[in-house]
Amino acid sequence: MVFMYRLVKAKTFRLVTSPVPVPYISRQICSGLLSIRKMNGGKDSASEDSISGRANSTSLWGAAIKLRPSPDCIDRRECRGAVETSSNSLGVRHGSFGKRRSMIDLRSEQRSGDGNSSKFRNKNIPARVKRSKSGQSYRKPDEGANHVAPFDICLSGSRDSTVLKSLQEMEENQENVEHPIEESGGQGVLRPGMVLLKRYISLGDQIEMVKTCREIGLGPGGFYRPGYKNGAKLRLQMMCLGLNWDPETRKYEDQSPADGCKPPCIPRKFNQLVETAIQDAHGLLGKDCTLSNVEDMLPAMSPDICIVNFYTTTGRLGLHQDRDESSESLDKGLPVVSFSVGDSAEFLYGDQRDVNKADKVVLESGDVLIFGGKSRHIFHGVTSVIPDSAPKALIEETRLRPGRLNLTFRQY
Ligand SMILES: O=C(O)CCC(=O)C(=O)O
Ligand SMILES: [Fe+2]
Repeated sequence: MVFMYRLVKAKTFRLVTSPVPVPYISRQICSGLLSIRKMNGGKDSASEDSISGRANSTSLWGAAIKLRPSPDCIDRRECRGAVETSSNSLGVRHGSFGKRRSMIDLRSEQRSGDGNSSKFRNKNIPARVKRSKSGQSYRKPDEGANHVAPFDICLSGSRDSTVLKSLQEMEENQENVEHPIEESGGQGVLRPGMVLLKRYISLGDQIEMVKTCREIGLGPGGFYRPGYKNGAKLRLQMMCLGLNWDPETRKYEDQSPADGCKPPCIPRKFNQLVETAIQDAHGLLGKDCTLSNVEDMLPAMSPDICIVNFYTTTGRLGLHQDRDESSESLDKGLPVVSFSVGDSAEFLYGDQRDVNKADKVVLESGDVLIFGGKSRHIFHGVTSVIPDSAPKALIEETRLRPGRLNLTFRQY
């Protein structure tokens, strides 16, 4: 209110053009980090009230309109606690998640860059999250807080469309397109309750997934580099959908520690793909005649959490257990479902936190790994990302940075 009052009282304002992307502006608006630069006798004098945005000069009322919570934030408030997101509200096109297609074209072209700054927001900012009457959370701006733009999982700049074949052509040219899952190598039941579906996600769906994660990741509650309690930073960028998981507290919350915004919702099509993958895993398990009920081995679940990690080529994740979900979920052995997109990674898993005793599997772009039931508490981690191993067509279509995108779905 005070801010709006100042807006109305001020005589002239100018919106300052900013090079940061619009989703970042939404994030800033959501975070309450608004500033209006007041014109003073033709000279700009920076003040605590300034709006910086990509918009060019506009009227006071234009500025006031910008002060409303972004549509993303409104959706987030409305879908809080639910797993249905409005992909339309995000302006995101979705393809047909759920098709089983093979994508084995390996990328040979070296991509550059190892990510932008990771000093993103977070722990320098005292948690002064407030809630408006409408229930929308926002963070009160703190003077001197070091805010940087969210991490962009894709490289900027336009791609050369003449180099690209149409997506249809690319898929037609792949080997093993539409092969049944049971025929491809390296997959199957890795141990009781742990199933690997190789190249399960179609190239088209991988592309849509990258684009969707990129778009959401640039907005409120988007990608940031989290830290542990001891101050060390994780070697990845993270964004949480549905509920936020904070590695520092090891708790789930309904707001991101990075910017105080509610976590974005999980796109419905992601959840559909998770459910289809679990059904197909049951299909594999069902081939074992000794199993009377595959759900005993691998229970079904409806995800309400998705942790999206992006590893640059130097990224990794130490051996750990996923055990911060509810005791009910853990006791039932509700599975973690993991999607890999981009560069391949070496994934370790075992019964102990000991890399020497762990088994290893390479997770490639399009692979889905499911671990539940007796494997729900396995130690697991990522030891390395294999450079230049992502499907070339995926990189050409999305300009995904060198590295790996991983989405893990859980039910709290
Ligand atoms: O990146 C992966 O494959 C694993 C990620 C993971 O274990 C986690 O987010 O808890
Ligand atoms: Fe994990």
